[in-house]
Amino acid sequence: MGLYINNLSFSYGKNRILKNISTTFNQGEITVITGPNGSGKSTLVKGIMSLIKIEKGSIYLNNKDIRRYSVEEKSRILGYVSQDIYRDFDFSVYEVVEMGRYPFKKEWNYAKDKKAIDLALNLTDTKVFRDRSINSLSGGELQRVLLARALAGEPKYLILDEPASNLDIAHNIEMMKLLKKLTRELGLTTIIVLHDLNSILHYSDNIIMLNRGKLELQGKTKKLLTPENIKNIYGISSEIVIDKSGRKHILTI
Ligand SMILES: Nc1ncnc2c1ncn2[C@@H]1O[C@H](COP(=O)(O)OP(=O)(O)OP(=O)(O)O)[C@@H](O)[C@H]1O
Repeated sequence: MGLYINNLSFSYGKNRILKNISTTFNQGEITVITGPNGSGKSTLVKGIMSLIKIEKGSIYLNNKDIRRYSVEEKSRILGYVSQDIYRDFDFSVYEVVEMGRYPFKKEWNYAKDKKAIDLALNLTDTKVFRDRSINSLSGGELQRVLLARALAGEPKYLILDEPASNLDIAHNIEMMKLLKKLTRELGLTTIIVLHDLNSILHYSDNIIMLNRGKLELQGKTKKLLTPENIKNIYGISSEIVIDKSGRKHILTI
């Protein structure tokens, strides 16, 4: 079982975007992929989702090379929330979340499918607009619907590319708490591309820090998210402050 990457490299034309990346993602834990703009985070996630052709190296999912999976086989295991959102068709929210059940279409089971869809709508607080067109939703509402679609497929691995970029503060906190709860309770392997240092500090277990396509740091978030490392990668000064309840926060200066 598990997801691991061995010596992965990838280029767009002559531009080498990912350089010899090797890492492992742990079950029951949240691993955040972070780093400056253009450092290769989305490309790495696209590699895991087989949306780009691996040039060198391998990705193993449950001890099997990801290239040996069929699309359907893989979509039963991996839940993906991407940054690319297509709103070409006028689907309702319910229909979009229902699409999360497509990997199971060969054994269509109305009661089971409905239960998974309803649970996903409830967890993401999107039931109120289940009959609305996705074209009528705000960016933040749509992000929650896309999480609902991924959850409806009951994935073992949850892969999210900046899932909270359009969320207000309350929904941001709610989403991160929900992801942590699901990761722990369902034993998911969760991978999130995320920029916000405090969200990373508060909700992730592990961190992978990319810089210009290279894996600069990887390991436990609490150990690695230090002002020294932040300075090295982003070139900005920061300090850790502790609030009245004893919780740590990163203050950028
Ligand atoms: N389709 C493409 N063709 C050519 N270059 C691309 C393509 N997609 C991405 N790139 C380039 O690859 C590099 C890495 O892009 P990627 O989207 O992985 O970065 P990122 O770390 O996710 O950035 P951000 O934080 O801005 O979302 C960037 O320099 C980007 O311009």
